[in-house]
Formats: sequence, C-alpha cells, structure tokens
Amino acid sequence: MTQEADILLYHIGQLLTMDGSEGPVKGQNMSKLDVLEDGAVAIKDGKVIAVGKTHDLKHIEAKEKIDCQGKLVTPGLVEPHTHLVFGGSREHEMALKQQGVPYLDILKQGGGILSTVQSTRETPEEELLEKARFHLNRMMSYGITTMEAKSGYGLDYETEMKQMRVAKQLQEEHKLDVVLTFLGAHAIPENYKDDPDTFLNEMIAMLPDIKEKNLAEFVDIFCETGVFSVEQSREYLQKAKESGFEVKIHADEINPLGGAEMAAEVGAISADHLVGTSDKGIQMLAENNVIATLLPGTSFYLGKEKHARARDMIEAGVSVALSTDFNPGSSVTENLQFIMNLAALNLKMTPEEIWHAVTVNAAHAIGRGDQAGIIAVGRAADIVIWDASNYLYIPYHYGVNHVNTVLKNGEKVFERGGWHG
Ligand SMILES: O=C(O)CC1=NCN=C1
Ligand SMILES: [Zn+2]
Repeated sequence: MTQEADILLYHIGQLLTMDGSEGPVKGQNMSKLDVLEDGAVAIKDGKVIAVGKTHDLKHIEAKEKIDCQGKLVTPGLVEPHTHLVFGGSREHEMALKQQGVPYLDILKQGGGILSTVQSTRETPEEELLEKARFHLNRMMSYGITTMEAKSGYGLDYETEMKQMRVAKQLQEEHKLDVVLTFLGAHAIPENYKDDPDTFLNEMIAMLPDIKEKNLAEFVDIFCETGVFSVEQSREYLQKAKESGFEVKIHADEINPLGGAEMAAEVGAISADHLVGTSDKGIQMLAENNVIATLLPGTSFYLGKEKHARARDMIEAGVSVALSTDFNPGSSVTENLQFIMNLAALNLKMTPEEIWHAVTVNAAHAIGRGDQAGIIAVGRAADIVIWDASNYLYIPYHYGVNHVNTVLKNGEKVFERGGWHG
C-alpha cells in the first residue's frame, strides 16, 4: 500500500496551529488560542497534508510515525529582527555597562555599533559566513525556522554589500528561511559625523544595486538621539519605498522621538523596540496596521527599568510580535524562548499573546505571513516538538532550551542531544 505520509505525529498533548488568523492577529484576538488536545499532524513532501485528533488520523500510513507522548507541538518559531552578520564581539563593553555608562554614550565614544563596524570591516567574508551560520544553527536549535537578518555593521558600500552577500548565501544554502534587511542607516560613521545627510544619501545610492542583486527585501533605519532624527528617517524610508522596498524602523528604543508615529505615516510593515512610544504613537500603529515588534531582551540587557508598553498596545488593537534583537552589543542571545519569558515578566504579556507574537505575528512582520508561523494543510511543515506538555510551560521555565525536535519543511533539522548521565 503506498504510504500516504512521510511522517505522522500523533498523541500530541497540545497542538497549537495558530490557524484561522487572516493577517496579523491584533489586540484582544491575541488572547484567543485554539488548542487541540491529543492532536496529530501528517506530513508529506515537506508539507502538512492533514491536521486533526489522533483518532482521526491514526489510520494514515506513514514512513515514520512519531508518538509525541503528550508533548506540546507548535509551528516553528519566527524570529523577525536580528543583526545576524557581524564580526568580533563586545564583551569588553560589559564593564562600561556595569559602571552605568549609557548605550548611546558608548556609541558616541566610538564604541558600540561603531566597534562592531570596525570588526566587520576587518573580517573576511568567508569568516563572516561561518560565524553567521553558527549563530543561525543555534537559533534553529531554539526552535526558530524562519528569521530575518540585517546588515548595518559596514556603513560603507563594500562592507554593507559583504554583509548582505553573506546573508543571501545563508538564504540560499541554509535549511532555515532567511529574510534580508538593509540597515546601512544603523549609525553615523566617524568620517561623516558632521554630515549625516551626505552619509544617508550614500546609503540611498546603494538601493538600486541592492535591488538589482536582490540582496534585501526590507530597508531599516535606527531612529534615535545621536543617530538619525525622525525627519531624516522619514525622508530615508520614503526614498526606500520609492525604490521598491518595504520598510521597518528601530523606533523609540531609548528616547521617545516619535518614531512610531512616523512609522505609521510612512506605512512601515513594522516598528521595532518602541520602549518610549507615546499613546498617540500606539494609536497610530493600531490605526495603520503597523506591527509592533518588541524586544524585551534589549531593555533587559541594557538594564532599563522601562519596557515597551505591550499591554497598552494590545488594548489599543496593535499586532505585537517578539524578537531576540540578536546582536553583539545590546541583546546578545539567540534564545527566543528566554524572550518569551521576559515578555511574560517584563511586558506582562499572557502566554496566549506570547505564542501569537513568536509565530504568526512575527511572520507577518517580515512579510512571511502566508508561509510561516502557522500549521495548516498545504503549508510547509515547519514544526517544533517541545519537552513540555503544555504551552504555559515555555514562558514559565526560563533560560534553558525546551526544544525536543525541530522539523523544517518536514525534515528533522534539530533533535535534542542525548544526555550521558
Ligand atoms: O548595538 C548594536 O549592535 C545593535 C543595535 N542597534 C540599535 N540598537 C541596538
Ligand atoms: Zn535591532
């Protein structure tokens, strides 16, 4: 008898499909989580071919039948905001942070982003690729199956292109789906510190080449005191849109400049960070369907008392996504599960909201709402089997990796290693 499926997952304790959502899940709807008890999923040729109760699907013949023994099963996690490709590291700045030297002061002194720029310019492309692949594999081990990778540590044509070629190569060769973002406007390099507008024009001038080589889908900018103003950011993002790119923005991370309002005005797909965002900014995000990608790891790592107002955003009807903001200076972690814990503790998000924020909403924040973040018939079988029996457990038990198995397009790309106790 021809086997109907390649893999059949059954006796799933709780199956979260996140299915049924048309578009990013907004506001109160983020609390509505469909949980299928004793679920099953059939997979063939990398796609989901059936979803249901175990007793409905048990008859399906499969090359491999996996008894999930009551474990939690969810869509693969989506990571919508990383600075994946970079040279060097910034552990030497920890002492400054511990002494209370603010992030923007370290940057002003030529450290921070500019320190990583120096390292990235000096690092050969092959080495950047190897390093980025290592971090990407670690992300996969934490349950991430689709993620975004930004440039932004070059701040010159050569190095920005080098970073994007590295991300592009990973997009082409790695099993994970990688979405590319050009963040040339990440900081003002030393040689343009008195003329940031000319620098921004240099970055704008790169766009036709980036488009022609298909090296990025999104353009992003760091709108912050001492970096780029709201007006500079608006003009820059409008030019990026005219050049055919979707745009996103690092907004209100440290100072409440009104980046969220501007993101809504320019029609950004997402506004990210949003720690200082005003009531008006929140309202405009909701009214203009701009996804709020919140980065609680960054405000944690920078020792901030203030965190993004997720509760007010959700009450206002905003679609909220979550991300590690993985980068070598302000959020040095690939562990999106820890971000789920911080979202519970510091953003006061509920487990149901958190699961929407790391799957379907994160997928929409990087333009992959139609192919990631949901388990449904006809979609790619990007699935995580967890060493937990219910969805409350992951945001509750922090700092470890709860993944048992990761399937990407129906292929096992990670399995928890055995212990030799
Ligand atoms: O510090 C970094 O390398 C990454 C970052 N960009 C804007 N905020 C943090
Ligand atoms: Zn960032």
